[in-house]
Amino acid sequence: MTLLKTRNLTKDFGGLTAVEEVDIDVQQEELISVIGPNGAGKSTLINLITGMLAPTDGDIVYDGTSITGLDPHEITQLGVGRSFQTASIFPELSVRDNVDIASFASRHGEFSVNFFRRQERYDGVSQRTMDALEAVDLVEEVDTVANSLPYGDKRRLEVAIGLATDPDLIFMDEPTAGMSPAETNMTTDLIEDMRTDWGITVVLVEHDMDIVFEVSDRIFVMNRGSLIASGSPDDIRGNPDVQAAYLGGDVA
Ligand SMILES: Nc1ncnc2c1ncn2[C@@H]1O[C@H](COP(=O)(O)OP(=O)(O)OP(=O)(O)O)[C@@H](O)[C@H]1O
Repeated sequence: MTLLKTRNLTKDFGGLTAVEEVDIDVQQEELISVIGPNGAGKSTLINLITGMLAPTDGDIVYDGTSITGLDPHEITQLGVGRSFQTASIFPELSVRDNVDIASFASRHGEFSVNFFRRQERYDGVSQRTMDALEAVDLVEEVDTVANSLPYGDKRRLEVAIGLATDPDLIFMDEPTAGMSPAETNMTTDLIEDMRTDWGITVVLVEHDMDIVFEVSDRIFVMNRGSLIASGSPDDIRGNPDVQAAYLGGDVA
């Protein structure tokens, strides 16, 4: 079943077209990687789909319904999560509170100032928080202030925040960037578990080609705003357009 599709999706920034007439289809429980050189439009594509940016043109359909123009929190509530670099973390709050906010948002809409007083009334929020922290192995840091976590733990907290919104589809932006080899292995395993154990469809933006070729069912390749290739890791590895986009170098 097609869970997500874009048609003619386009974003202009003044004179620059960052995403140009992109058509993608993502099937339920697929693990997709989006790759491309710096400035190819990968982040802009994800920001359009998750409602952080409004498209100049085109349509985005999630689970059969157009989500074009919806606010980010409305898209989250439909089951689209994101795990993005530290922007999503509240540095002065504890690990638990950071994940509780995401758990809460998935069920009850926008975060409110009364959140911390009301949260006890909602069954399941604490449980979801602990499930998400267990998945990324951060349970022991539950009372730690987020800002004082080491870098790798912060990255794992972002993943927990993404998971806590209870997504059917999750976008992950370079989840292993800056991680140690051990943390990278753990995160790669977690990404695969999300799909196989939890049934989550995963769209990964990733520069590390070893990870991309190891985990992906299909790879979407962008260059200068356009989707220039899509296919299995084997298709992409041998694709001359892809090699040209990477300045003639081998992709793997
Ligand atoms: N808010 C913005 N205003 C103007 N131009 C932007 C904006 N965001 C992105 N761009 C431009 O759009 C193009 C695509 O950027 P984008 O960040 O989507 O690429 P990317 O593939 O994610 O790159 P990277 O791998 O370096 O993160 C770039 O030329 C970038 O400078």
